This record gives sequence, C-alpha cells and structure tokens, in this order.
Amino acid sequence: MASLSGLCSSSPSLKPKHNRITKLTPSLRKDSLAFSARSASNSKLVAAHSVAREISADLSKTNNVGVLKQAKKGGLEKDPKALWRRYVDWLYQHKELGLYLDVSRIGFSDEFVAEMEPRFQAAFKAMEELEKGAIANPDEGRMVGHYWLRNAKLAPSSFLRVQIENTLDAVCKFADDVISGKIKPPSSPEGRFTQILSVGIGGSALGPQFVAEALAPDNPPLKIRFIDNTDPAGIDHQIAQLGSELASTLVIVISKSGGTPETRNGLLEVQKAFREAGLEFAKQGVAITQENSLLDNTARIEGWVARFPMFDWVGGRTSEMSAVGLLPAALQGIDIREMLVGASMMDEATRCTELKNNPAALLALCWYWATDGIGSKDMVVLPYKDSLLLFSRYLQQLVMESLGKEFDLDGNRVNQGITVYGNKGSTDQHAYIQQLREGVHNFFVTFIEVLRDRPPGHDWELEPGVTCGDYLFGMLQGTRSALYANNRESITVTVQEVTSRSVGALIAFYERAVGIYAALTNINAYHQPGVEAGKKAAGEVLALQKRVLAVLNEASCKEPVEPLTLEEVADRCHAPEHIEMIYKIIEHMAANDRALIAEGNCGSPHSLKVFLGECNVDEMYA
Ligand SMILES: O=P(O)(O)OC[C@H]1O[C@](O)(CO)[C@@H](O)[C@@H]1O
Repeated sequence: MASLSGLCSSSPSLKPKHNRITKLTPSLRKDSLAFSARSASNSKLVAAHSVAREISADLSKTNNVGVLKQAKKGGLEKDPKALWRRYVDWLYQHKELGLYLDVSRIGFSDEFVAEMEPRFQAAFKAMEELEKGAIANPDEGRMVGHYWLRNAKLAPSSFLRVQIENTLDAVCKFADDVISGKIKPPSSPEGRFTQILSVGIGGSALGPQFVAEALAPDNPPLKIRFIDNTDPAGIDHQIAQLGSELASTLVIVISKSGGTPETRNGLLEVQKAFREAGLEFAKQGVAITQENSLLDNTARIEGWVARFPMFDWVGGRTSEMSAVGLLPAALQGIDIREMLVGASMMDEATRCTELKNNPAALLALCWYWATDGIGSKDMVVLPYKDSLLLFSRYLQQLVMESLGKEFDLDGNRVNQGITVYGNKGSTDQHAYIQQLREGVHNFFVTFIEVLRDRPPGHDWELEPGVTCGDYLFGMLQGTRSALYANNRESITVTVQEVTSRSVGALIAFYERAVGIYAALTNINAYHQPGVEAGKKAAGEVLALQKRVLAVLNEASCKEPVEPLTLEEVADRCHAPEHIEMIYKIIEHMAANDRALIAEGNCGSPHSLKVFLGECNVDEMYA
C-alpha cells in the first residue's frame, strides 16, 4: 500500500458529499484487514476488491472532495498560452494505435493529481489482481476475465487459455464456412445464408449492435438485424423485413444466462415465424450461451447448427470480444482478429502504473474530478462520426450497469454511478447542445474525433479549400471551444480512422477506465443486483395477470355471466392492495383483443365491469 501520510485531512467547513461513501465501520475495517492479511500469504486467493477496500479505508482518512471543491473554485484555465501548455503537457498519445487523449479541458489541478496518486496505485494493484484471476466479483464469487479474451496467455490456467483459443478458432472457422456456403440453409434458393437475425438483450446485443454499425462493410456477406426486446410489434417488423429471406437467415440467440425472458420470447416468436413459413428452425439456429444453460440444452437437444460458449468469468457488458461479439462480427466480414489486436494493445497500454501514461487512468481521473467522485455530473458522449452513433448507447450499459450501485464493497450505502448519454455530432448540435452551452450545468462531454474523413481518393472541396469533413471538424472544435468558454469541461479522444483495430481499442479503453474508476470508488463493477428487482416485479405482474384471468374465467362461466367490478376482481384475487395493477392488466388485455370485455369507461375505473367474452371451462390460468 502506498503511504497516505501526505494526504489532506477533511475540513469541517467543506463538508464533503463524499462522507457518505467513506464511512467504514470498525468491524468491516477489521474484516478487510483480515482479508488482505490472508491475501498476502496466497496471492491467488487475493480478491481484487480487498485492495479496493483498502482504498475505501484510505478515503476515510482523507477528503479529496474538499480539495476538489476548493480547486474548482479557481475555475478553468482561460489564458491561451497556459492552456496550450496544459494541452501539450497532458496530451496522451498511443503511437501504434494512433489514438490521442486530450484531458486539458478538464480542470483538475496538480494538487488533486498528487492527492489521487496513492489511490491510483491501489487501483492499479486491484486491476493486476483481477487480471491474475482474483475473485473480483465477490458477490457472485466470480473471476473477471474479459482481458484474457484478447490475450489468452494471460488466462490464469491453461484450461481457460485453451477454451479461449478453441472458441476463437471455432468462431473463425464457422464464419468462414457460413460465408463460403459450406454451411448452408436447407431450403434457400440463394444456397447460402444471407442474413443474420441476432436475438439477445443488454450485453448480449449492445456490443454486436455497436460494432455492426461501426464496422460492417456496405455490402457485408451477411446482413445483420436485431431483436433486442419483447416488443411484439418490433419483432414482427424485423421478421417482416426479412420476408422470403427468412429461409436464408442464420438466427443467433445470445444469452449468457440462457434464461432471459425477453430473449426467450424473441426465440419463441422467431420459431413460430419459421413454423409458419414451413422452415425447420434447428437447421438455422445458433446459440451463444453458458454451458448447460436452458438455451444450451435446448439447442443441443434440438440439434441446432452450432453452439458457442459464454464463459462464467465474462460479464454480459464486457462480452464483445467473446463469441457474443466476435461471431456476428466475423459473419459480417469484420476483421475480428484486428479487433482483438486493438484491444490487446490498449490493455497493454492501460496496465501502465504511471497515471500520466495510462490513458484509462487519465479517463478515470477526469471522471472522478468532473463528477466529484460521486456521479454529480453526467457523461455526454459525442462521437463526430456517424458510424460511431451507437458508442454512447454501448457505453451507457458498460458504465451505468457497472458503476451504478447502491452499496460499496464494504456495504456502505453510496448510490454511486455516472449517467451516460449522447448520440453524435454535429447532429446533436441542432438538438440539445443549446442546453449544454447555456442551461443546467450538470454534465461533462467526451468528444470522439476521427481524423480521417473518408477513404483516400474520395474527397472533394465543396467550397474553395473546404470539404464536407472540414465542416464536421469545425463543428467539433467549435463546440468544444464554445462549451469551454462557458466553463463546461470536456475530454477529447482522437483516433485516425474507424477500423477494427481502433474500435477494439476503444472498447478496451473504456472497459479499463470503468475497472479503475470502480476501484477508486470501492464499487463492485461486475454485478447488477439492481436489475433483479425490476425482473422480479415483472414476474409478479404476470403472476397476478394469471390470477385475474382465473377469477374472470370463473365468473364468466356462471349462468348468467357475472361481470365484476375492479374491486371485486381485486378481492377475489386476494390482492386488494394491487387494484391499480389489476386495472392496468385489464386495460392492457382489453386493448389487445384478449376475449375480455370491459364495460364502462376506462377513464373512470370505478365504472368498469369486466367479464370474459368466452368462458373456458378447461383453461387453467392460475
Ligand atoms: O445475456 P443474458 O443472460 O441474457 O443477459 C442479458 C443482460 O441482462 C442483464 O443481466 C441485466 O438484466 C445484463 O447484465 C445482461 O447483459
């Protein structure tokens, strides 16, 4: 552990918002020390979060927010010469990747950087332990190994290394065989697969969507479409768009757990479409999931075309470099090995333990400064390149599902997180940049700049000396300057071109920044307990719907039919406290021709009387 003696103690006059995340009860402190003592004797048993716990303990001795607030009072550097010096001094360049990071428009002070240094050293240590195979997701008892996917030699066992290598080989071979027509659909006139329909949600969709938008060639060997929701109209639309090409569609069903309801529903809907078209789904289905999941077993028993593994130690939101992202990408003709090279080069660069030479650490430093380490400002991500449109959407899950946590690793309530949104420049200039420039000051911006406007040989001057791309460049620079002039901070990430390599690098860059930031804030970035509450509540709504149907069915089977008021339905369901939900259930079913008749006015719930149009004596709803 680096010494903390130089750190500033908290000042009572600058009461930190941060206090709420720094309290460590004596018993927890004892636990954390015991844990790290154990870890010293056996590095394999070290959980990365023990290092983060140490940081948390450090945080209780100091108060960065106090320093931070005081420094912020000084405002941002406005003197052009000093600002240029700051720009040059802090500019990070990755020569081989052609990637730059400019943090000069974030106002952190040298003093703040010095204060943060020991914490960064602890965060680097935590990341090192994580990469060595520590249980970095303690709640779920899992290792966190997405970094091994792009450099299998780093995997903590030869078993895992072989698994990674074999999967990559299998993905490449399968993609080659599909593209060449060696693996083909049974009844397509084209004689080969022409379309991919990817069914998955969250981390099992966002990476493939981002990469397809960023990298798919104009005429890919297979075009991709996505079903990433349980919206029936959305699903119908995707299937309708495929039309007769359903016969040459490879359906890739992606779900780590293999039991996500939206994905299951998407699969059932697609299978129905196949049946109706007289097609055999199994001959066109591929599953990407954990071994022995429900999805895996279904695919195996039904004899789908192929199955690829998702590993326990890869989280959904960091799975783009696993089969989840690589298979769809390879099928679209995207160079996946180059994506892996880019990611691996970025991983290497972000292992550096010198803050100034580690771009992910610099990014985390900026986030910490800009958001006071508690998410007090939102991250607006603005790529000035259409093909990177979905980057902010991808980052939204990566950052918000990772950092948005109620409790820290020591069980303190912290309600951490950073809100992410954005689309693309300069389009957003004509939407919400007005508010960013002049309205509520609750954000910082990340500009993503792509230097190459067009492939060589295609450019032309639409006015003397000025190309279309010059306008895009001008808009980015102009917006950056205008925001800064009004004390709005920004980061700029620059890449030469949008290539497989640079996209792989960008993904790895943000993955590492999230990991480091999580360590700085003592957060478990690799679980998502909050999502469960919504899923559980949705399950309860559907269970209630079945009870409502059973009650209505019973009343509707009477002679004469007994229409029920909402209160009566709620009482008979033994759920008077859920009367509002029962009203919503009835409203939804009535709007969807579900043999349910609601007499009265939906706008006056007390006037409603409900019964089923058809009584079904055999039906068991409950
Ligand atoms: O891949 P799965 O298991 O279907 O999960 C999809 C997504 O759902 C979540 O678990 C949230 O519910 C995400 O973390 C995940 O990426």
